[in-house]
Amino acid sequence: MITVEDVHFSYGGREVLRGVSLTLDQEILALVGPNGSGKTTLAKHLNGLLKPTRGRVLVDGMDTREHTVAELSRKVGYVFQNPEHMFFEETVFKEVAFGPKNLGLSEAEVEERVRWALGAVGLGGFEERTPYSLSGGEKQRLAIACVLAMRPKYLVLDEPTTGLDWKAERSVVEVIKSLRERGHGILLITHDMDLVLELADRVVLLRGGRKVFDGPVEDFFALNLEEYGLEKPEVLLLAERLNVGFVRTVDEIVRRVRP
Ligand SMILES: Nc1ncnc2c1ncn2[C@@H]1O[C@H](COP(=O)(O)OP(=O)(O)OP(=O)(O)O)[C@@H](O)[C@H]1O
Repeated sequence: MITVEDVHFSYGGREVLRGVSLTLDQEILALVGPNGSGKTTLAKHLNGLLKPTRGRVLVDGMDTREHTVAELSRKVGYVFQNPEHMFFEETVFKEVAFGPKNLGLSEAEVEERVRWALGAVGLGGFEERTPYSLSGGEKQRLAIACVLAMRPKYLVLDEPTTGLDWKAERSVVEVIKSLRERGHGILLITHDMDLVLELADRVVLLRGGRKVFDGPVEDFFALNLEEYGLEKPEVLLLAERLNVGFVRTVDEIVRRVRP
């Protein structure tokens, strides 16, 4: 489990996290909130990229202040927004192999991990392509594969579907679902409320560096979201009109109105 305990953080003299606590277990936790509310800053605390000015973060009991990013990255993989800036190898294979090689694994083990990670994100057969030649959705999946090859227990995904077309978004969503099924804990940063509805088990809402909500996805969508500048998914507006209770999909609505 990852435990964030009363974390404060300042850039220069400006405090942008003001006492945030949360836990992440084997689940999809959506981290939402307006621009500038501190989501990315908080997420960077999970693998030690940032260390709290006050409070602490424990990753399976390891205090992030006492461990390097390299050590913590074995447990917590971080997929950045706009991952194309991350790629520097000539081929997809080498790109994914980079992390496991640095772990000092044998060539056979590295190869096994690369094949597994590329398969997991549906990029088997792309090994010899240049990362730059991939489409936006393929780049996003390559970034996830690079992190998966390190076999981290937890993953932070920062806006993983932003800018993707429908088909590319669907394949990234399927990857995220399969990661949860494999028992990973996932922190998903997103502004997309449809994605939250589809994927999240739990939601944490930040505003002005403070946590203003932490609970099951159903309770989150019962909030007055407009107050936080967030829009309720249409599926839920329709479910409310039809008085069928909380649903995640149109199919569920149909089943409830026509039993
Ligand atoms: N490197 C930095 N130096 C100084 N201030 C920063 C830095 N990074 C972020 N900030 C500030 O910290 C606050 C929180 O930023 P952060 O990126 O964590 O918010 P966010 O919720 O992820 O926003 P968004 O939804 O726009 O991605 C913002 O006011 C931002 O301007």
